[in-house]
Amino acid sequence: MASYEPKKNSEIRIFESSDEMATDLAEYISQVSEISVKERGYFAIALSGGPLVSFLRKLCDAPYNKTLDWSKWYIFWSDERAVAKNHADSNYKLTKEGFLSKVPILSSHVYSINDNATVEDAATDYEFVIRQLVKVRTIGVSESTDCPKFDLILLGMGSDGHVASLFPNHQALELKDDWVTYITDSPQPPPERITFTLPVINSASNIAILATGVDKATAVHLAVSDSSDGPDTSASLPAHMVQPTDGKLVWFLDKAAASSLDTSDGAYQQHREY
Ligand SMILES: O=C(O)[C@H](O)[C@@H](O)[C@H](O)[C@H](O)COP(=O)(O)O
Repeated sequence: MASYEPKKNSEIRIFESSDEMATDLAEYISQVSEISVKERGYFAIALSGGPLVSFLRKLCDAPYNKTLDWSKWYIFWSDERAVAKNHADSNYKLTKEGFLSKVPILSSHVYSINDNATVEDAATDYEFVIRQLVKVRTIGVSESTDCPKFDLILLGMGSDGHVASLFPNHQALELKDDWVTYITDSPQPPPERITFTLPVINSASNIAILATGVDKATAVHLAVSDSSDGPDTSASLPAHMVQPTDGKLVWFLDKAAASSLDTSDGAYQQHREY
């Protein structure tokens, strides 16, 4: 793995293989969870759908299945598709089958999004649930933004640069006060989705964005570039708007997704290679 620190509070990790990436991701999540449990007594993690879930596979194996304090884990979703929980498109179903059914997380700690309401009501309900858990500090709170401060938010990224269900140039990107919102016009099916807003994503203690494949190379390149260098591509590239307020952002990339990054001439400060 090669690791770079392009700017303060962010790091880029580049992997030779998907196996190496899954191994490092498991170690990263394990470390973040241990720190959170030690500092707060809880580990509140928000997941997304897509290929990301399969990258959690190493957490289901030794040593993590035995060493992690699973009873302190609380699971949330940064986005969900408005389909029934047993539908093939459900992020909940994907996560349940690929991860939750394989580790001893308490089912009462799994906060899935209501699939039995309109998207609007499901978004309102989910924000309410999060507000209750912030009140009792199962989820932390950001002193700078008053938003929930998830210990970790894991995101995938589409080749268009979307993260969670925040798509390029969508008005949902502009929301400042809502924590959870809904869209009915997703450019990718299904059209109706529920999603965290940017203020919530950016208030997290830790954010990890996973991207694999050459189709992500341009979006990755633009997302990690400093916007002061050129035209502001922000709204057309939601991943570029992921900028932690007080936390840390780590990119997990395979070589193909990193192939447009100029990592050779000191553009990024490399601090570790093994
Ligand atoms: O929102 C969705 O419908 C997608 O599932 C999406 O969130 C996915 O995670 C990314 O598009 C990355 O997926 P790929 O790496 O397969 O492009």
